[in-house]
Amino acid sequence: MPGRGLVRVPSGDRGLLGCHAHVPPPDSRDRRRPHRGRWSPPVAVHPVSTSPDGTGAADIGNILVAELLPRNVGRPHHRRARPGRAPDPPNPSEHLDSALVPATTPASTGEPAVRVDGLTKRYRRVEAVRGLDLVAPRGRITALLGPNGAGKTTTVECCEGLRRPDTGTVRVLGLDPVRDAPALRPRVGVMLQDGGLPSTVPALEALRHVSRMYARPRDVSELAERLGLGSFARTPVRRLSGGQRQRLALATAVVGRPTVVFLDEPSAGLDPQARLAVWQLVRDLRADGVSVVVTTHQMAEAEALADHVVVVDHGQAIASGTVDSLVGGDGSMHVSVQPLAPHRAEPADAELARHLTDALGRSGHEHSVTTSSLAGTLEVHGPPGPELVHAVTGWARDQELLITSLTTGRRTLEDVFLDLTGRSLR
Ligand SMILES: Nc1ncnc2c1ncn2[C@@H]1O[C@H](COP(=O)(O)OP(=O)(O)OP(=O)(O)O)[C@@H](O)[C@H]1O
Repeated sequence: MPGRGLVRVPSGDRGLLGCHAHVPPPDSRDRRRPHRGRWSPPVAVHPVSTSPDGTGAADIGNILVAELLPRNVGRPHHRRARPGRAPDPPNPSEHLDSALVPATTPASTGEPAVRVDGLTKRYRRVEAVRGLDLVAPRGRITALLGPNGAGKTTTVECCEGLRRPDTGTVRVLGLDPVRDAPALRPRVGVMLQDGGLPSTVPALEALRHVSRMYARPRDVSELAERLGLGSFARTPVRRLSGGQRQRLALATAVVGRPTVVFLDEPSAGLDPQARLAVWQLVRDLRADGVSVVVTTHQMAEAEALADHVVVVDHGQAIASGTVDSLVGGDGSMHVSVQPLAPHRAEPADAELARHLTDALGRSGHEHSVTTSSLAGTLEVHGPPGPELVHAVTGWARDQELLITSLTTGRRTLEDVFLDLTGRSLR
């Protein structure tokens, strides 16, 4: 912002400075950020190193610009079942049989909790799952993360034995979920909504009913208290709200002390308190050695819970790993630019990325630059620091490019998810 002063103004957010400056308005051709009046970009900063006196005061040279922005058992009615979407026949025996099945199975202990290889599943014209591979380690929480229609539920239904794969193999605790259903049933928890529960029976009674099917059920009163079922314990299942059903569904999935639990969007529609209670229960399951497979769209849920994330899109697993490995441990910078001079043609992002990589190389930075799925935005890979920010803003100035957004720091899972799956609405 040549020739303009930086004005510190109080800001409600710690580390946020107001930078009121008459920067040229974004070009009207900007597809991302239509200009409305004067433009006063706030700058968020945080100290790279704090002062030795411990006051937290930082030398201005050590300030890193962090952001610069212009203004289980149940089979009959799986909760995801939709009209016209009945589980595949033939069904193995009903879940009531599970109490008769020994709690131990011959599964080899070296097997992951779930292993899926080359799974395909087609519904008439829709190829819902297309060669999906997946491993869910034992005793860990695995999140299947993907946009609507990605094939998560179909995959999980194949793991639960509710659907037969067209091709590929599915193993749960080393066993085939369809062929070995009787052996697996007492060891696998599936989150139901109201399916399989008598609709006129009060919620707590329904949970007790399910618990009696197991040899060593959890303490129903304790579980009900943990999930806050008390307030609607006497309400018939059919009168429960969506969130209450969700909590009852989770309780029925875990009441039999399963070894593996499949939870399809466990906190969808829950209020924040209930969501935290559900998350805590899921963590406690892990602490007890239970393997949990969760499907979710919620990045916060995956970040809060998952030891292992599998990103599913278009019926395939397109990325997997820990949250840290997916977001990249050492940080990155995103910078969005647009030509300052209106007459200048907008350069292609790939050209800009090459150009910035070269410019950074000349100034001693080894960072690589790639394009991002967001038009006009470049991603600078590697640890960000004040010198790098300086080099990037200097490059933009020399190129007569206006930086419309600059963020440094750890990417979020949402950034990674959107980069992998795109930003367009399905
Ligand atoms: N019974 C069915 N008949 C026809 N198509 C189906 C059926 N079930 C699912 N599909 C289709 O298969 C694809 C994958 O659906 P699936 O429910 O597995 O995805 P998902 O990732 O769980 O989606 P969401 O997050 O929206 O629940 C979608 O295109 C969906 O419309």
